[in-house]
Parts: sequence; C-alpha cells; structure tokens
Amino acid sequence: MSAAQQRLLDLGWTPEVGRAFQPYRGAHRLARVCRVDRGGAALAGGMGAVRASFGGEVLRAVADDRLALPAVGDWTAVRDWPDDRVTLEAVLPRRTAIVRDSADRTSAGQVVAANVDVVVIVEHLDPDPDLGRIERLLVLAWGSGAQPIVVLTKSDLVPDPLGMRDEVAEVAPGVEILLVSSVLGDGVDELGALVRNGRTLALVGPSGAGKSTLTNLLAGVDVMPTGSVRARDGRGRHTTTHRELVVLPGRGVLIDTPGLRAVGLVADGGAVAGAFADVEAFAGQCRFRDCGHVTEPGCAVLLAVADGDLDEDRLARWRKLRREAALNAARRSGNRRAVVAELEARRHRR
Ligand SMILES: Nc1nc2c(ncn2[C@@H]2O[C@H](COP(=O)(O)OP(=O)(O)OP(=O)(O)O)[C@@H](O)[C@H]2O)c(=O)[nH]1
Ligand SMILES: [Zn+2]
Repeated sequence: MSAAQQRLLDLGWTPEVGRAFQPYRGAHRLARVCRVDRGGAALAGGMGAVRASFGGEVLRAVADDRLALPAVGDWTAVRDWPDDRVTLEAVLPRRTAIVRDSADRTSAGQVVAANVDVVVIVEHLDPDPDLGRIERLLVLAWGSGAQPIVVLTKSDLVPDPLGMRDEVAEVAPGVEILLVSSVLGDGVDELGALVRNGRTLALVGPSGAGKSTLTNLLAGVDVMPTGSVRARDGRGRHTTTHRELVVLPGRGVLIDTPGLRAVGLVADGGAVAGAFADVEAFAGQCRFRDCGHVTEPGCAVLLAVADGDLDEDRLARWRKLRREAALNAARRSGNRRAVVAELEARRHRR
C-alpha cells in the first residue's frame, strides 16, 4: 500500500467513499474536512494537508440550503488550479450527520460533524450533570444516524460517581455510559478502545466538560487547546470557535466540536423516539392510539408515572421535545398555517 493510500485509510476512508468519489476521479483529489472557517476549509487527503476555498458549485448549493455547507468530517472533491488556487468543488454524500439548529434559526440547521460513527456525549459530573441536556444531546445523536455513547467526566471530583452514573442511565436507555477522569486516567483506555478500524468518533457537549482534554489524552499529544491552557494564555474560556478533526494513525479519527451552549435541535419525531425508547414503549401500550397522555383512560404512560416506573420530569421533557419536533416538522414543510397552529397549540399546552 502506498503512503497516500495509508493516509486515506487513517482518515476513515471506506469503499463507499471510494465509490462516491468515482465521478470526480482524474481532475479532482479526495480529501476530508478537518476544519471550516469563513469561505474555506482545512482538509487532509492522501497528499497531506491542504487549504481550499469553496468552489462556485458549493457556494450556489449553500445559497439554497445551509446544510450544503461543508462541515468537519465531510469527504470532498478538491481541485487544483494552474494559478495554485485550491477549491473545494463538491461534498460527497454524507453517511451520517450531526445537525443542530442554526444560531440564527433562519434555516434548517447546520452540520456540526459529518460521517461520524459514534457520537460521544461528554458531560461533567462536577458541576452536576444536566439530565435535560444529556437527553437533548441524545436526540441530536439519534437523529444523526450514528451510535451514541455517554461519557461522564471529572469522576475524580465527586464522592459517588457510580451512583451518578445510575441516575444518568435513567435518561439514557440502551446507551453505554463510561465514567472518566482525565486527571487519574480512569476510563480513558475504554474510550480509546472505541477508536479503531478507521471509525470516526465525535465529541459533543457543553464547554468545560473536558472534550479537548480527552482528545489530547487519546491522541497522546496536545492537539487541542484546553480550558486551563487557554485561561493561562489569557484568551478566555470560550475560544474553541473552530472544529477540529484529529487522526490517530492506525486507529481512527476524533472530532472535537466546540462547546454547545444551548443545544438547538432540528429533531424529528424519530430521533426523539430513539432517545426516549422507555417512554415510547409505555405510550405504545395506551388504550387509545392517539392518546395524549393527559387524562385519557387506559393511559399506560400516566400509569407508569403513578407506579414510579417513569419520572415525571422526564415525561415533561419528552413532551417538550415532541412539541419542538412537531414545530420543526411544520417549519420545514414551509406550511405557514401548520407553523401557526403548532405555535398556538404550544401556548395552550404551557
Ligand atoms: N478534575 C478534572 N478536571 C478535568 C477533567 N477533564 C477536564 N478537566 C478540566 O476541565 C477544564 C475544561 O476542560 P476542556 O477539555 O478545555 O473542556 P472542553 O469540553 O474542551 O471545553 P470547550 O473547548 O470550551 O468546549 C480544564 O481546566 C481541564 O483541565 C477531569 O477528568 N477531572
Ligand atoms: Zn397515554
């Protein structure tokens, strides 16, 4: 195998990517996006690192649909020009995509990371984990098509990490949960074991959860600036404004995303159902198929709450996320009346 081929494999190349690139062979190079900034992207490919600006086709597509904007993790076709310019000409179809609500809420959303195999939801144990945030990130993960896992950091700072893990398990049915201390090294190898076979792991979570610290530990070198370093160099805590893709040669790929202050979702009902499999299972047993789980007779959801099998707060958060999903669906349909009706229903249900 050539060095160039090895580099592509290290970047997570699959035969599927190879097939998608077929039409571009010859005039283009295959490369994966490591970071996106204004007007261009840092990429890595068989020939190494390269910076490209967005080509006309890409810019036209983005004008129509924000989701067409190249994102970290995307596989792309890149073109070299005689005047030394390099342009990103096409984004190959995404196998999975983590999509969040765009900051301005004017469009469908923005891709946080693409072609991810495992979404690592990173949440700190100190301060206390935010169960609602973990649920939202799980919805984000289920909606991406990738497999979620929860990593609880800073286990060295709390007296009962196992008890806290059990609490988190209540809001993460069917999802593996790892306890990690980047200071003591606990759990780091277990997480590292998931980076194999050219798989791509993306770390998502709030600022300060320890994503960059973990990335550095797993990479074995400091590839990310972390909170402590940033504080020392006086640039403040929220300086991770760019996303980065890190290759662990012979193992896989890590994507460190910037801390999400608020997780705006563009979730659909299916993603909510994935993250709330326990609640949906109860709902499936209600007497009426269109049960609203409010006052209906034979409501298995209300029964579960009464019996202590389902936490009332979790039920409330499920309702809220379902309303959000319904509103998103209405927005996306472009049907003004559906949006107004959904907003109206929202007001009454408050
Ligand atoms: N005690 C303890 N501190 C940790 C642990 N992991 C990270 N920290 C500290 O927590 C702070 C934040 O860590 P970062 O890795 O910068 O957090 P981040 O999630 O990357 O934050 P953003 O880049 O803002 O999204 C730093 O001061 C770390 O040293 C841990 O397991 N235990
Ligand atoms: Zn019901």
